[in-house]
Amino acid sequence: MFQTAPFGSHCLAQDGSFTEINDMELSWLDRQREDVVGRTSFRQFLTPASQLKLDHYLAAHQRHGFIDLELELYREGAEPLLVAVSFNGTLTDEGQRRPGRYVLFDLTALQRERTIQKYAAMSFESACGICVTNALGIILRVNAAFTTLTGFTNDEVVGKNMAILSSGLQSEQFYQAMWKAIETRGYWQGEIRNRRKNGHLYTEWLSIASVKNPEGLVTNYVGTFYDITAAKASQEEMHRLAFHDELTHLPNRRLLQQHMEHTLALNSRNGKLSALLFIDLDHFKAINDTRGHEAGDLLLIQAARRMQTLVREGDTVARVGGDEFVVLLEGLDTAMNTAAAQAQLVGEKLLAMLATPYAIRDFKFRCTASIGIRMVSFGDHASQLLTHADLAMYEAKKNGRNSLRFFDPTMQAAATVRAHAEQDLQRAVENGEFELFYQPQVDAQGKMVGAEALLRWHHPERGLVSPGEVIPLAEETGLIIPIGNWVMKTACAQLKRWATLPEAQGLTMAVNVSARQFAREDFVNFVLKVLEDTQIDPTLLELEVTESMMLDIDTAAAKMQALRTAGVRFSVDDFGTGYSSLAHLTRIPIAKLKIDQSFVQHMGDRQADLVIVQTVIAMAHSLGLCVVAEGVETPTQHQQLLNDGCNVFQGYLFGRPQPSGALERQLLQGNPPAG
Ligand SMILES: Nc1nc2c(ncn2[C@@H]2O[C@@H]3COP(=O)(O)O[C@H]4[C@@H](O)[C@H](n5cnc6c(=O)[nH]c(N)nc65)O[C@@H]4COP(=O)(O)O[C@H]3[C@H]2O)c(=O)[nH]1
Repeated sequence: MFQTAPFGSHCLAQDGSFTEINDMELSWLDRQREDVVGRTSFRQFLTPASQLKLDHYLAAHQRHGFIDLELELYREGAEPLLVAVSFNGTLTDEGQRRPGRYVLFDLTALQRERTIQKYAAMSFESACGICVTNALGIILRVNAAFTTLTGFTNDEVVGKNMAILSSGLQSEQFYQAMWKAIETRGYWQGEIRNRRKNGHLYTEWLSIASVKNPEGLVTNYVGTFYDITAAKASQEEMHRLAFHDELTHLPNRRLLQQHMEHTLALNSRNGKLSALLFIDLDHFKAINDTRGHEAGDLLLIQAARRMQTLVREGDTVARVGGDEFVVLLEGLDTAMNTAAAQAQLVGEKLLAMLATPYAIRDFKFRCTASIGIRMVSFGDHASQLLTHADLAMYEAKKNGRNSLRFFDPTMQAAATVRAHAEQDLQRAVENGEFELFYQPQVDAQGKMVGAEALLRWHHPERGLVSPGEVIPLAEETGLIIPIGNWVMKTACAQLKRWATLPEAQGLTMAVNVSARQFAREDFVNFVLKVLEDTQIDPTLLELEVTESMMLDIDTAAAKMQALRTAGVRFSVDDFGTGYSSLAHLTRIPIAKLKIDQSFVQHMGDRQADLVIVQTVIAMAHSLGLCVVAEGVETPTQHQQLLNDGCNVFQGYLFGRPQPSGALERQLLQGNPPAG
């Protein structure tokens, strides 16, 4: 009977060797009977830990005749097998165990069950809140994390319905859908707002699973949840930061992009049109530069609020750059003409609203805007819309600012050409493709007294390119800064060289300064640094500024005064073409006025131009300023200017702009060089 029993069984001799072993035990040991019986002892087939355990047990319980132990059988190439070993023999008078039968039971299944229970117990006390209810939702048991998360102890909730935790914030439909999912799929999971014992609301991630008996009837529900309130708050904050502008709290470019895509999808369904308005504040930089960034920030916030109050609820106002905003108007008419008129109306209102003065601290600022409008219709791509609206805005700026323009496709072509030119210029800066030419300036006696440094670009394909083309592009792209800095350094290096040539002693050097260069905060320091590096006589350096740079007269005057103190002189270029007020001229430390060549060239045939030239000379003299006439081409012009008292002359009559070497050679031959 033992031979084929479904459990292990063996008998041992006094020395512990097998005298008998059944089939089941042999199969556990993976041995043949003849290899075992009489040849090996039971102890030999135990794992080292179980051998020790058995030894200890026998030593302690020698007096009893029975053994009841869990031991592990060692099996080569396999997991040890846990068995329960029982022996209920009798002892001899000498206390020896009589030979008897050992019975062994395989405990693998039991061991598995124990492990599961161990982990179940461990996970029940995990960081997750757990709540077990019966089929009616009455709480049977909760874990410690449940108490930590909800504030309710086991005793407080056991026997109560799990609705005790409900915040009342979820709708009836929500719970219906939840229970339906549990019924049909056996589980539900999602985000839910519940109330702690202290009344505080919290957000949890809840999973509810039903437990069924073998007949398929629900016996229990197990709810597991963890508190995601903090994680959600930081997620929401991250979302806000990722999709909104910090300063104005308006949607940023990324969120705008999403809104545009949504609008496009909506338009294709309802046939309505939309419009994208790209808004750039005019001369905003000047406020930043003159009143500081904080004032600039306050102005941006006010401008943002103004725009928000003007548009309708469903429209979007976004901030997409420093002083750049976008308004997306939704649900306009289905007819393009009417929709465009609606967009124009909003655009004009925005212009008017933005142009009213801003009160920032004790100051009042005026800051108009330029607007580009791109109508949005079926089939448009979100990626293009912004670029097009931006281009239209750029046209509005060129148009004199404080105005709006609609996008049309020709703008795109012009922009492409411009982009190429920009790349070209960038390369020129990197490759050092520039050179300075110098045009002589002579006094009333015809003696060369100075020169004006004029930029030339040696374009690898187009040859020499004039600054009339380079400067405006460089101004727009910001490349004027590296170019202007290079001009300043090169012109000063040339002055330094002239200081070593006897025939060039005392020659002044006029250098054009661009508005953007002059507006930079570090402009004064930059010039001072060049003076220090080159060690030239600062009084020989003459910076040519234009009337348009004097708009913010206080800042301009302060910068000029700082350089004047260092010895540098200033002249006002193209005088008469801008709108300088005389009052302005008296506030800035200038030494010279340059009469624009357009007046000089027409003073022979246009009486008005002659009067302007004469008035400017008289006015300059009354202010104690020296007058330079530009673009003098003919002896008649020269004579007329001499008669009117002009002090210095520049033009093709006396010499064209030329490379330094050519000018120096002419100087050596005796000046002035003939034009
Ligand atoms: N028709 C005629 N033109 C004459 C005569 N004499 C001189 N010119 C030209 O008149 C311009 C005088 O320079 P600008 O008024 O300062 O006007 C300059 C100046 O505003 C700007 N510019 C030139 N170089 C620089 C520079 O390094 N930096 C900056 N910011 N602007 C520069 O570009 C403008 C044009 O420079 P250019 O093409 O070199 O043109 C120069 C010069 O070549 C003449 O008798 N007849």
